[in-house]
Amino acid sequence: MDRSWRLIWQTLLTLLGLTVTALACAQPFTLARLQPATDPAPARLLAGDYAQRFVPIRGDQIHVIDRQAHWWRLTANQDVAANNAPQLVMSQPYRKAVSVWRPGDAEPVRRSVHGKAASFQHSSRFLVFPLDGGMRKGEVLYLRVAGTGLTTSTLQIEPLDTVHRQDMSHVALRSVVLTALGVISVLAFAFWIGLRERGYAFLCLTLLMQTFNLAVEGGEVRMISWFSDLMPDRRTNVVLNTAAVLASVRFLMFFLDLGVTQPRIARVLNVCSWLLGILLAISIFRTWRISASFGNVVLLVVIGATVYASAVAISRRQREAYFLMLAWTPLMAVLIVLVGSYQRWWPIFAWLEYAYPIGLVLGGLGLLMGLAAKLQQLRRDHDNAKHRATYDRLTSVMNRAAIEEGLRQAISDAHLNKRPLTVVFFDIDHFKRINDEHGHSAGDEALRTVAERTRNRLRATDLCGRYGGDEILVGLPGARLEQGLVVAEHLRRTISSNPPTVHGRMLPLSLSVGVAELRPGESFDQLLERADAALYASKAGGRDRVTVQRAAVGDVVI
Ligand SMILES: Nc1nc2c(ncn2[C@@H]2O[C@H](COP(=O)(O)OP(=O)(O)OP(=O)(O)O)[C@@H](O)[C@H]2O)c(=O)[nH]1
Repeated sequence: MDRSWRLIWQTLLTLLGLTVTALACAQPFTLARLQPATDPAPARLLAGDYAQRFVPIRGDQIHVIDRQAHWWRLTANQDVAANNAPQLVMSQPYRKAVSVWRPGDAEPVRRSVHGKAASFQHSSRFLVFPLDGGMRKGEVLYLRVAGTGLTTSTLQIEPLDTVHRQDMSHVALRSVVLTALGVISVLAFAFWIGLRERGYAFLCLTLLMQTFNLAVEGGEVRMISWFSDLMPDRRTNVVLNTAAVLASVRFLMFFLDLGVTQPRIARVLNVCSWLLGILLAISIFRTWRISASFGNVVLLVVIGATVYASAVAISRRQREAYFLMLAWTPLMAVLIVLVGSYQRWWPIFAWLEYAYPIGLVLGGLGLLMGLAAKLQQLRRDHDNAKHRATYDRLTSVMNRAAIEEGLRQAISDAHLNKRPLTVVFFDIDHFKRINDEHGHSAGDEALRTVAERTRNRLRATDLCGRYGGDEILVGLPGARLEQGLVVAEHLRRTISSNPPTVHGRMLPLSLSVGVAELRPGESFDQLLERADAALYASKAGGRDRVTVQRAAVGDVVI
């Protein structure tokens, strides 16, 4: 058993060795790095003074770990033919200023994404150096890499056609992603204007800042003359990132309703918001090295508080937290892979360059949908609350406050438009007896039936509400006294001739009704007083009847 394992192991190692050798041979150049890192005069370096100090490195990657200038030497392993217009291409060039020297050149070719050395012949994805005349095996190039871009760049030698094709794909993809982010930001802005919900404004700001940051870092802003001076330097970076984090903190607090659901976390995030606000205000004018570190510390607290708040919200089954998880999880996963790549825990995967902005687009969309769902829920809650505040729970007609308010409004409209209005006010006769003899639930059922039949008899513009225990008040805008009398008589007859059946037993019900028409200049209270007097007259006259109030109070005509 032992022997066979050893055999397998040896075979694997041999295969690995062969692959590494094959890859090494396939690589058209080898790289060496000047160590210890110094920045000598190029003339001396080109003259070969430092030849012994270049230490070979494996692979084709240039990894910058500090902010000082570093030198690399590239040696061709094979002839590079001149006929395909070969180009030396450096990926992830953001914030790097690179000069390429060929022995014998008086001046290097300088390239950077931004500034004077920017080349507009190519997209901002690569720095491209033409290798005119190709390279012969053993020929060397020297690269001086300066700047603050602490990312790993890969070097390749590609024909010009391939570089152009990659440029086109890069521009197409970035355009789609940045446009999508811009569109989602504009949508969020439009929702904010339309719905006046500040959550949309915070989301819009977060996405705008992130989009702008991406375009500054990725180099797209160099195409817009207004912003062409805007370099991804420390100040721009701190300002844009701080603004983005501040907006996203405010958005999260709104989205998860932390002020109400988790006040302690809300307090922590409020303090963070203040700190970020102060940092932002100062950074607009000036930044120090500590500015970014300070921002990062606050950011860590914000991330910790947000993760905690989201976990609590999920454990409480708060619906928005699921949207948050859905929106941010892919983005967080990409960030982790990115950080791992920068830390060289694993290789820099090509797709990573686009994964973050695409993750941002999906995250933005997810949050927009989450916000829409949250607002829909808020609206539903609001409608329910309004319904509860307006309608009587037992009978489903308006409650006293709502019918009063509705009638006051209808009366003022009637006066304004010189239109008639009549009220019908009724009370169930001997309702106490119904309760006593048939039980309270039968009484409830009787009340429900009377209210339902009343509502069914009315037009959509009429008003109907429960004014007291067994009193119902009806407003008929546009109706004269005669029309009101017809409605009242119809209601009275429907109830007395067709009493409701509750729990299999017929309830002998009748109504005493009062009807009054609005007089010029009359108030709600005066009109109701006259209708009440008519109702009282019906009771006094023996119940189960309608009384019409034509003259002043006390002057009742039956
Ligand atoms: N079942 C039920 N009864 C109610 C409700 N609200 C009030 N009541 C009862 O309705 C009765 C109202 O009685 P009144 O209108 O004062 O007197 P009445 O027995 O109807 O006699 P008259 O009005 O003089 O014909 C009282 O017994 C209340 O307890 C309710 O929501 N459900």
